[in-house]
Amino acid sequence: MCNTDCCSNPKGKAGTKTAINSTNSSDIIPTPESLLYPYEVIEEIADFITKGSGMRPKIGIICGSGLGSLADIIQDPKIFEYEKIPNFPVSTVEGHAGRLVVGTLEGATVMAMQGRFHFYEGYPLAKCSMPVRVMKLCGVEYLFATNAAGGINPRFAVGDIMLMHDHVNMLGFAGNSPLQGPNDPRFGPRFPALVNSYNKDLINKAIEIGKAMGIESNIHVGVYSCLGGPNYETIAELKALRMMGVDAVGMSTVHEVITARHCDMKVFAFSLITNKCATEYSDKKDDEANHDEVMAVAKNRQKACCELVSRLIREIHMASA
Ligand SMILES: O=P(O)(O)O[C@@H]1C[C@H](O)[C@@H](CO)O1
Ligand SMILES: Nc1nc2[nH]cnc2c(=O)[nH]1
Repeated sequence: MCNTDCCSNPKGKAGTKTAINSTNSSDIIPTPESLLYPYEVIEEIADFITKGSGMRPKIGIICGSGLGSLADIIQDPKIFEYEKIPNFPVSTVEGHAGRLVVGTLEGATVMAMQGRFHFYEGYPLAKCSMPVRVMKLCGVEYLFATNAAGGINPRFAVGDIMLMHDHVNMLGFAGNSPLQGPNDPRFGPRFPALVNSYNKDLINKAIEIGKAMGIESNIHVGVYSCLGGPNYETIAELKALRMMGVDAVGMSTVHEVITARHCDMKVFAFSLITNKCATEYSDKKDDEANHDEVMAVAKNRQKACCELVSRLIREIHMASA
């Protein structure tokens, strides 16, 4: 005798037409995160930040692993420790400080997450990308998402920057999405389109900026994929990703971009290539990715990343002034 709801609930009798076609709200199992972060809660967090900072930022930045210095260059910063923001999760990963920095950069009002939330920390995807909705309700129009990633494209070298022009959502292939659960149309539509997610004008401007900085040979345009982590990939997985057209692999960003596009933000994203992924079997210990190396490379390249971001923000600001 089965005691589960599907059998004991007469409305949900398995195999009946009623069960299959029913749209009764009692048949919907809301994910816990969609209950935790309804519109009103996101609005409360956004109010806390806009009132506390006295600003309505236009650009949101998410700092990748070891790239926290992107927030250190913000002028007149108002700093909000995550643990002091109501209903905010805490950062648990080394290289992710856990604070929100609001201020100005190149004349534009910005807010930066110095520390993001990852699926492997045990947070559901909607919670990982909840701050993107907070940004939206704070007034943010542009999302700049950055990450540290392993380079699968053999042309990529450690320290290169890959401007994301598309992604392969491996967690989505497995049936997981930050948009799962009831949709609130105040954020966006039930079925958002994701072609053209990465703003072409911003990619082109970043390429021009790379040229002006003299680093054009270190700048690529490519496809990122997010896996669940926290383990790095096997050779067979890396080979499979390469065959799918993936150029760089990481453990973040995709769900943030989906959430940003759902609420109609313009997105610019890049990966700092912190390690080269082996796609052939060998005994070399060098082939093994590790977080210390990821952090060290990010620290080495933070100046270039900061300059790229600052110059791009200046262009956005000048164009809207
Ligand atoms: O937050 P990001 O995506 O930059 O961090 C990457 C993925 C893991 O968190 C970590 C692995 O070294 O770096
Ligand atoms: N999944 C994944 N994430 C990374 N972050 C930095 N390097 C890597 C990598 O090689 N794989």
